[in-house]
Amino acid sequence: MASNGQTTKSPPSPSPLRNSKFFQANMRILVTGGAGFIGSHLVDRLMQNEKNEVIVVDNYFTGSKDNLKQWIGHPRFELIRHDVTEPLLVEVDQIYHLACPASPIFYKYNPVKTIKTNVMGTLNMLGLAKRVGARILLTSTSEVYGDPLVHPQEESYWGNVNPIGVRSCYDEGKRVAETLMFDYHRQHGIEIRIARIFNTYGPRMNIDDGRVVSNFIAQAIRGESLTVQLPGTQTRSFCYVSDMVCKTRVDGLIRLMEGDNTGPINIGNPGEFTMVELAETVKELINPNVKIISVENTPDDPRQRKPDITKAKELLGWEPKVKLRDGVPLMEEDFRQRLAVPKKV
Ligand SMILES: O=C(O)[C@H]1O[C@H](OP(=O)(O)OP(=O)(O)OC[C@H]2O[C@@H](n3ccc(=O)[nH]c3=O)[C@H](O)[C@@H]2O)[C@H](O)[C@@H](O)[C@@H]1O
Repeated sequence: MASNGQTTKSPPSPSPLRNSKFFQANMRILVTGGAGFIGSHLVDRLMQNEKNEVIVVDNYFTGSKDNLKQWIGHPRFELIRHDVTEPLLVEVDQIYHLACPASPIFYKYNPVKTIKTNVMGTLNMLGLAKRVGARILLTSTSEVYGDPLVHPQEESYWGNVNPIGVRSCYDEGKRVAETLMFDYHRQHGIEIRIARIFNTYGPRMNIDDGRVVSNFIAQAIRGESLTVQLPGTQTRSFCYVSDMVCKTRVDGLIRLMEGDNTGPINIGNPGEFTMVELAETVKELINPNVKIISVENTPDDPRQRKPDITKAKELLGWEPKVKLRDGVPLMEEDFRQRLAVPKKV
């Protein structure tokens, strides 16, 4: 019985071979979107366990092989160019389903493709989970709360989302993905886990990703003005992606997968900042000579966002450790290396 107490079905059985002793000790794990920013950090963490075999699928729309270069050729690692909107047949025990462009400029670039990725991609992965008896974790998003009228956002809040706006392909897409997860769970007994990830930053973000932390850091390093989108008072809560410095989000995902709770569970850092405060912090830490300028915003930009992480703390024993002021310099180092702009001493 799952934690929400609603299922009457037991999960489908894995094949007899997967039930054998040898295979039970050795997990085959599929990571969709594993060449992306969060996906590749998750792969690093999963590969540290010698009992794991990791299969990554990615279509490289925003992900990159470069993020996985340390694993290519490793006997426990496999990389497949595949688009999750097409069915996939592989024998696995667990599925981490991350595949979807996550930066607003990329997910709005081809909105029909984005919603197909969320709906058909999730259906295909649930179909796979059903066929092989795998447990599946969906990385959903704080965007399911839309422009929230409740603050901070608890998992029980149903959200305030525009169903026909320019962000809908992503936020409504993820909401349908969550619905599909629960319907497969109730109807077919699939073992599901849902993480609602809040704004994340850190090494391996695309330099021109378009999201605010990567934009500000790249701008500060290049000596360009920091572009605060109006009004600048909108808030976000930023979580540092790290499996090296201390236990943060990626660890949260693994704990969720391994635990008994279906979720949804918020995974994020509750430290809340306005975009002006973020720009001032980046300016102070990276380049005090740059200007901060105001630019036009895009429609439906959420005005405030901050996770309530009580559930993550209580159910997963997880909470973030890296403060914004400590995370920004770590990300700066990675960006300076990739942009080939060393820090002046
Ligand atoms: O992490 C999340 O919870 C979600 O947040 C992001 O959406 P958003 O919060 O809008 O991310 P950004 O594009 O980084 O924008 C954050 C804020 O910074 C502002 N911004 C953005 C870019 C910029 O150059 N300047 C700037 O002020 C935006 O107007 C917005 O208010 C992405 O949509 C999702 O990947 C993700 O699921």
